[in-house]
Amino acid sequence: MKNVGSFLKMKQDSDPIAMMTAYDAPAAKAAAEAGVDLILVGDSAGMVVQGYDSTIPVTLEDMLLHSRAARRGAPDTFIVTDLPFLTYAGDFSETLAAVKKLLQDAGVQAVKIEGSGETFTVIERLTAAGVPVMAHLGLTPQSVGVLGGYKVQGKTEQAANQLIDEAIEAEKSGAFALVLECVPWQLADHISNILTIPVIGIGAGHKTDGQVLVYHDVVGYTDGFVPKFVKQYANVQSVIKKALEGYVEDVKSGSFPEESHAFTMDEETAVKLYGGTPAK
Ligand SMILES: Nc1nc(=O)c2c([nH]1)NC[C@@H]1CN(c3ccc(C(=O)N[C@@H](CCC(=O)O)C(=O)O)cc3)CN21
Ligand SMILES: CC(C)C(=O)C(=O)O
Ligand SMILES: [Mg+2]
Repeated sequence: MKNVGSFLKMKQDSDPIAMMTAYDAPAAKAAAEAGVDLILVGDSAGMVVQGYDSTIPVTLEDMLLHSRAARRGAPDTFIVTDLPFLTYAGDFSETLAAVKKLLQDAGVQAVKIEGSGETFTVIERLTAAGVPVMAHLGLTPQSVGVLGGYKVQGKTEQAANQLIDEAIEAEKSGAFALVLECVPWQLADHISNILTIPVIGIGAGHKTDGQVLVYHDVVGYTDGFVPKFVKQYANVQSVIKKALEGYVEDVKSGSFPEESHAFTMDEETAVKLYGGTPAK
């Protein structure tokens, strides 16, 4: 299994890091088999599989369920799990209890936490306790209420400079990698160059040390809005829709199930009990 050292070496070797989210066993298995370097059990699960319109309602129990499932699907892949909203903003012993469950019970390797300021203290304390932590700056979806929507961050000179300071502080706090979300590519390029730790971008252009996308966006398993930074490599939603319509049509018309889908008993028993085999 890869480890935090592998990702640092990939950056040093200019070997791009491919990260993808997964929330269940088959997706994690597919991601691992496709060769992703690490899996993110993201709290985007709340939006893409739980039907919420933000990541705010996602709980630790949800993340544990998704993490355990991903772990079973990809037993040999490095997994990082998002700490959900308000599990790292207050009492540190609560944060420790959450991280303990994720690492010991669900068996993931690391956690990701969003934001700056007090978040850096949390990164420091977790790292000191032996927990690999991934930082997340730029558009931090758990702060959607404060940011006033999902908007590109770091566009002005002042905002860009602040983000640079935060990225440096994230590295100093001991984070092993940084996710940069929805920032101008020039700023992401600059931050990737000045940091030693790998910078993994989403909506941050082509110059970061790695990329992350949401599994459902990559395979086109979403209905509706697709962010500008997403590249859809398939349209699984339309395939699924066709399959489901075909099933309903076949049931309604009587063309499913066919004989090949049915179970039978001995001809002799059938004749004795029911007087022969039905015509179909
Ligand atoms: N399916 C999915 N994909 C994601 O990448 C994702 C989630 N869900 N949920 C959690 C967060 C939220 N994310 C989002 C959601 C919306 C935008 C968005 O509306 N972006 C605008 C930019 C608007 C601007 O120009 O400021 C866009 O047009 O892409 C961006 C990131 C990224 N994450
Ligand atoms: C979009 C990525 C970085 C994330 O945090 C998530 O999927 O929850
Ligand atoms: Mg997230």
